[in-house]
Amino acid sequence: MKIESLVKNIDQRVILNDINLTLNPGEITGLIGRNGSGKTTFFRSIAGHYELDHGKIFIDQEDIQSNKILKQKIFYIDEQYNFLSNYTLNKLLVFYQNAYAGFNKEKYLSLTKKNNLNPSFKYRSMSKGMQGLYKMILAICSNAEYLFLDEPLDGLDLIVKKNVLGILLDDVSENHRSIIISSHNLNELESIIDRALILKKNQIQFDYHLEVLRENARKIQMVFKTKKVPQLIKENSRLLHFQGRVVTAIFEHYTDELKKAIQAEQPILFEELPLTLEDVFEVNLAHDESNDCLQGESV
Ligand SMILES: Nc1ncnc2c1ncn2[C@@H]1O[C@H](COP(=O)(O)OP(=O)(O)OP(=O)(O)O)[C@@H](O)[C@H]1O
Repeated sequence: MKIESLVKNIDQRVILNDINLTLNPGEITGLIGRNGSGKTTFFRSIAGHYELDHGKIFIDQEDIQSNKILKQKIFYIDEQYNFLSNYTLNKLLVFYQNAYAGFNKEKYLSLTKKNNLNPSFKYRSMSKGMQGLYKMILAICSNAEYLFLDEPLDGLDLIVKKNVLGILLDDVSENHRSIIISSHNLNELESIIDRALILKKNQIQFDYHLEVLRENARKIQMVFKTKKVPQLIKENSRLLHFQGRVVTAIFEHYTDELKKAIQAEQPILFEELPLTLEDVFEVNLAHDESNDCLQGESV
């Protein structure tokens, strides 16, 4: 899927501005952004729930606006506005089979049975955990190429979470779908995603491939003789914490040369710490204003 120059305004306010993105098959992508940054608007725009103010979305080089059949390649359930509540699982199966030509009924029946989801259950009478599990089963069984999952693990207990993730990851290993998951729980995302998109100021401002990030980036805690952070550190890192003389910084493009240059500043303490997705999120978003002087490179 290729998203080109997507703009979405709501009530004359720009919510998404000039989003350009390619989503690759077989890739699990995390969509990360602060509350109100536009994650749900992004999903709704792609899924065709909103008209775009500008831009185009292509699947296999075809514009999805001009070929509505392509919508079957996208699975998205709007958490706020959906029709699931009043129906039994039996009825929902019929709806989804009609909506997705490639719906895998056999798998659906096997997964619902395995998870004790009785066809006569009404969706709204199920617990949050059962609903979460059911939505994941629908997503996988739709056989859509693009699954947009808005906070799929939100409010689920540990056991259900594991179960929901298990269903997703089993599917990923068998099929070559592109999956985008939004979540506020970065620890949860970290273990499953290949790529992280950070939505900020109406745009995708950072696009990290986690493998590249793990290979090239380092989180380092340093103490220098004076309170002043050396210019070299400011120019090459983003400051995570700064307390007294203890500086914790993230270097996105860490090299042996850079290490030597830092050590030439003769830090009293120099220690590599494990880098988490939460650190990357915090350094890019939480300390937005205070950290401007230490901004590194963006995409
Ligand atoms: N239907 C609407 N009418 C007016 N404003 C809206 C509407 N939908 C979204 N917005 C505004 O657009 C912005 C982005 O909202 P959106 O729900 O997409 O963010 P989000 O990143 O999904 O937030 P959260 O993480 O809190 O779920 C917010 O400022 C929100 O108030």
